[in-house]
Amino acid sequence: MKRLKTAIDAVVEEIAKTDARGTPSQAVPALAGADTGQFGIAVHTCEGETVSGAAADTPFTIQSISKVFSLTLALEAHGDDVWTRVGREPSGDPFNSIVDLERHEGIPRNPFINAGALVVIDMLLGKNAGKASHDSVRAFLEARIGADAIGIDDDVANEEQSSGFVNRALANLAKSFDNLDNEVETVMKAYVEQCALTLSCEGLARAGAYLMSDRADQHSDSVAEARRARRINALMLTCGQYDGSGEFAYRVGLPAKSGVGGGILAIVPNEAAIAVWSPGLDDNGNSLLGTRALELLAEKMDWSVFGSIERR
Ligand SMILES: NC(=O)CC[C@H](N)C(=O)O
Repeated sequence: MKRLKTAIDAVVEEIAKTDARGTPSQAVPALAGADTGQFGIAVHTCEGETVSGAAADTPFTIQSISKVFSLTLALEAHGDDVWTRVGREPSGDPFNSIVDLERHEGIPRNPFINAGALVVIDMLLGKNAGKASHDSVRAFLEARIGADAIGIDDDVANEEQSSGFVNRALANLAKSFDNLDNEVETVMKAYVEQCALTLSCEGLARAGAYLMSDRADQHSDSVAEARRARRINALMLTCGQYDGSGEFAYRVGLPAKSGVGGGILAIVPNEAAIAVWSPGLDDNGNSLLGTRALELLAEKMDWSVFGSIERR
């Protein structure tokens, strides 16, 4: 634990000295003016401890990180049937790209691009819109970290609801190919609300702990759950940072999922769940400093899904 705390402190120090800070998401006015000097980091270990640094308790909208939680719920509810409606391949396109959806006749390339998340949410809503999916994602998070650790940013939700023309276009195109059961507006509402849920780094690291699939974690005690976590990690590694997934795997070497709010959840299987946050984004919409912090931390802790250097 001491090594982890020392590593986190060193990362915080290096990040504070970094000049390049990226640009906040310009798509949502409530995010556009965010201070790119903000940075937080928290690590939840398989021993059940949370070690953190800088603004680790500042809440931010989880945005596309919510796609990991809705996919988990969809896999729990529908098993492999999920894969009849959404693919498992990196898209090589921006997160809100529409071209590929037409080429693949309404089947999104993966569950972490917007088109894929909209179809996953449609599955969660079920035929004839039952429970709103952000309720399910929220309940899923509450069961893990308690209701007090979760909020919703109404400004972000309202702005994305009124300006979500591309997301509506994606949902309409999926529907035209018969890959959306519910009304576009019903799916949109659930989508923007799950994106606008707020967590701090400390909350996010604890919420993602089930993906470590460590038996010591009370939420991962079944083999089915551990197997599911492994597969979600595979998708996070290949598709979690959109068109930056290859570069991220090369630099950081861990499965991770980003959101345009500046958060990233990364998993070290059997060891830790890491959450970082800084609102400045790179060209692919991934947190610039968040990525850098993960790269530094992984190197200091010798964490990589591609093997260890120290123990060789
Ligand atoms: N990459 C993201 O976090 C995208 C989520 C954002 N709410 C959108 O739909 O555009």
